[in-house]
Amino acid sequence: MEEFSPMPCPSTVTVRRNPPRKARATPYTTAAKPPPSSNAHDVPSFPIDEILSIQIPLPEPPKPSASESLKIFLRIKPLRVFNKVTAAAAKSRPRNVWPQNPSKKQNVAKESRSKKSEEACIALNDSYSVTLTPPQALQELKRSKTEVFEGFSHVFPADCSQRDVYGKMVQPLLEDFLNGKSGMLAALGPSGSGKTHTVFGTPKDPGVVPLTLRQIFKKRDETSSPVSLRAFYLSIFEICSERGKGEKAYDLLGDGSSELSVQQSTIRGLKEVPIRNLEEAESLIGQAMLKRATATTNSNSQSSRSQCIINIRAASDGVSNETKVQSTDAMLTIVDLAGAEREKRTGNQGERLVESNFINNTSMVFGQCLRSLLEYQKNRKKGFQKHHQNSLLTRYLRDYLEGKKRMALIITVKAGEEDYLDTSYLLKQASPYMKIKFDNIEEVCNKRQLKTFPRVEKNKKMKLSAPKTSQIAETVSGEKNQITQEVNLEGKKAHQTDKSSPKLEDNNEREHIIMRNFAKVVWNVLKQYNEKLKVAEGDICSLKERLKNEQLKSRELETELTSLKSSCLFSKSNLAEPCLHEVEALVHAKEQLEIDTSLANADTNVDDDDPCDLIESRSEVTAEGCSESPVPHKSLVPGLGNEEISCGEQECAKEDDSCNLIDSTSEVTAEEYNESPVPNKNVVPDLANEQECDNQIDPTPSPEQVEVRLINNRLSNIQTKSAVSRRFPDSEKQERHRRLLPASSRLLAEEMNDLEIKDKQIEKPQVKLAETRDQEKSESTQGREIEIPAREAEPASTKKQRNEQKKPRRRLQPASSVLLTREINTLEIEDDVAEPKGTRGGKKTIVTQPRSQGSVTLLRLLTSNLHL
Ligand SMILES: Nc1ncnc2c1ncn2[C@@H]1O[C@H](COP(=O)(O)OP(=O)(O)OP(=O)(O)O)[C@@H](O)[C@H]1O
Repeated sequence: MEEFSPMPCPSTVTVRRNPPRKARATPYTTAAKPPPSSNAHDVPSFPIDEILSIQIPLPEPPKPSASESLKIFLRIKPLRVFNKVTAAAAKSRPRNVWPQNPSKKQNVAKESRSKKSEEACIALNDSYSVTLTPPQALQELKRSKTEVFEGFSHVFPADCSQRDVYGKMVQPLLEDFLNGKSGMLAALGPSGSGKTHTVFGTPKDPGVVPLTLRQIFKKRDETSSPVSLRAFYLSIFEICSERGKGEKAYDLLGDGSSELSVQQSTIRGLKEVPIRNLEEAESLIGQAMLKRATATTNSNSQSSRSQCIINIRAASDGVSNETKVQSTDAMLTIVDLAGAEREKRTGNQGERLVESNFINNTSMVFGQCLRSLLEYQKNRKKGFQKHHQNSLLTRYLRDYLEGKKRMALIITVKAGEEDYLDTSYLLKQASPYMKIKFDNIEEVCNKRQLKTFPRVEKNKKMKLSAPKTSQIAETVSGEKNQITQEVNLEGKKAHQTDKSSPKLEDNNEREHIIMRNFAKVVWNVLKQYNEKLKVAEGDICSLKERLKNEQLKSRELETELTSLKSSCLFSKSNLAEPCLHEVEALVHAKEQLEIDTSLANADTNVDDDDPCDLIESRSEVTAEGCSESPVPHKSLVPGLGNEEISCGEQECAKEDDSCNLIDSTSEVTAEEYNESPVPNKNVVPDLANEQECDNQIDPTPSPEQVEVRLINNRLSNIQTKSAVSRRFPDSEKQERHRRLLPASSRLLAEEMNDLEIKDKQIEKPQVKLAETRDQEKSESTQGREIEIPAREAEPASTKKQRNEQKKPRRRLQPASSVLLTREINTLEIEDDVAEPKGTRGGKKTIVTQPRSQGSVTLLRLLTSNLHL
């Protein structure tokens, strides 16, 4: 049983799913292992020293292989060309003459200053690379960077000689040429950079072509090799623009018409001149140079305005068979390109400008072809982009630009700071490799920022610009090197900052002022907008409040309207119930009117009769008249008038029981109602009342009767109003008036008020008398029954006042006001007409009257305003 006893369980179990991978040997693992720590949990210190001590081999600059079909050389033109004129001037200056001319002294000082300021933008690193540094101004503005161009077959420094160039560049080509291999040599560069100087040189300092010719004939003479058996031919032609429209080729060694016919890449009719010796060749070259198109520009006193091509063909001498000749021929082509030039620098105008455009275009196409070839050389998998079709020159040199034949290109550059842009452009286009140097440039910030945020942290690495096509090779050295570099650069930068601090301060100060002013302007504008916003908000609030008030008012009015409607409906269904609200509203409108008019007439009214007496007498008369009248002296609106009176009765009964006449009046009224065949008549005859009373039954009254009825109606209205007015004190009346009347009714009341005042002015005494009589008749018992209790109930002063108010009731109104009143009165009639309904006790009779067009319109307006 002991055999099956379980093993003691381990405290931790490691389960490995994947097989363990072997890590690559690192310096740490290969190096001597640290002594085993006694404590397993001790973390070994990071071997920073060891890592930093590792020497990573720097990538060597690519060197052109011998098999490459394109070799690029770079020649730097000296900053100041020492020519004869300057030398002579220097020599002629007496050294020991004193005192010197102050103006001359100043000029010398200026010259020395300009010499100092003229610093080279390009510096030679080694035989294969240069560093191009932008001038300080450009560094600040464009944040341009320092670039390193490398991969050149050779870089000729400024102090190199023509022979150096020949030896390094032309010699290998010439040897191949003499061995039967064709080759091409081209000089490319901005205007005035020394292309022509390099290609042709001067008699004292001959260039590539004379040196080559010398070498050819020298070799032929020195050796008895088969080379000596060859014949050499020289042809020179130029390609230039034809007034900017097209390209033309001209034979520079031809006689007569020198224009050549061009078919694609072949040029026909080109004269080849055999050269047997050096003198002949140099003479021909001299002739061609004289024919070549040149012009004076700001950049160059003898600027080439065409692409010049020199062909030296080597042919086996004595072999007449053309095919054989062709097979063994070799061609050495030397091209002096016209220099690309910027308009600003050359100052070209008109035809010269057209020329320079052509030159620039040709240079650009040549550069594109060159770039394609360089890229293809670097990475043949990419494929070759062809651009040669775009110009005659590149078509002609197609084999070379496609890498089928060997070519050597010499780039000539100027080293001055002002030539930086030209040089940079050209080098980016034609240099085999380019490496961008990352500069540690501190961002330009103003004084305040510098003060507020002192930058202690590590400077940022900035990539300032990079061409797409160029290869960017960032050399990565070890951590140690980087740290060292950074420390050095920081030190340098600090030095630079110290140097340029006054300038920077000025700039920063200026920027600070500009920004401050700008901020002020923005602040002011914002302030103004803020104020405007506040005002607008206030307006919005007030408008909202107004809107709320208006809504409340409209709600009140709607409520009022609803109540009116309901009361009206109620009154329609039951005529015994008055439409109180509307009646009250109308009555109050009239009441106000009457008060106003009575106050106005108080002084002028000479009628000192006791109103009470008058009322009594009127009541008597009315009682008499109405006892006979079949039509009760009803007011304003049939039905409504009754209702109002009824209302008045009720209220009076409540207010004052001591009113003696109420009962009797009520009785009379009741009797009248009962006896009247046409109750609730809105037209109450006054003058014609007697006639009516006589006739008693006349459903279609004559116009005169209608008019009289209207007047009576008006009077009865006034009376009714006055009666109602007594029920309320003045202040209360005003309030009620305001409250009860809808807006339209108020307007109407005002209008009526005006009308009445006008009527009063035109009133005549005799009409007054007649009216008084009529009124006495028309004022039915309801008038009395309301007035009398008021008189008795109120104090004497109030009575007197009221009497004064009563007096102006006796007036005649013009037809318009009468019509208006009638229309108001007939509001309910219309409803009644539209919807016949039962009358109280079946005694109410509806009498329709013909209406005029105006009245109909007015009626409609009133109806709409009253929302009835
Ligand atoms: N390396 C040099 N050493 C001395 N003088 C030079 C050198 N390069 C150029 N020069 C002088 O500079 C002037 C302009 O040179 P050159 O005419 O060769 O320029 P270029 O590039 O041909 O200009 P363009 O394209 O306008 O014809 C000439 O007077 C020439 O003698």
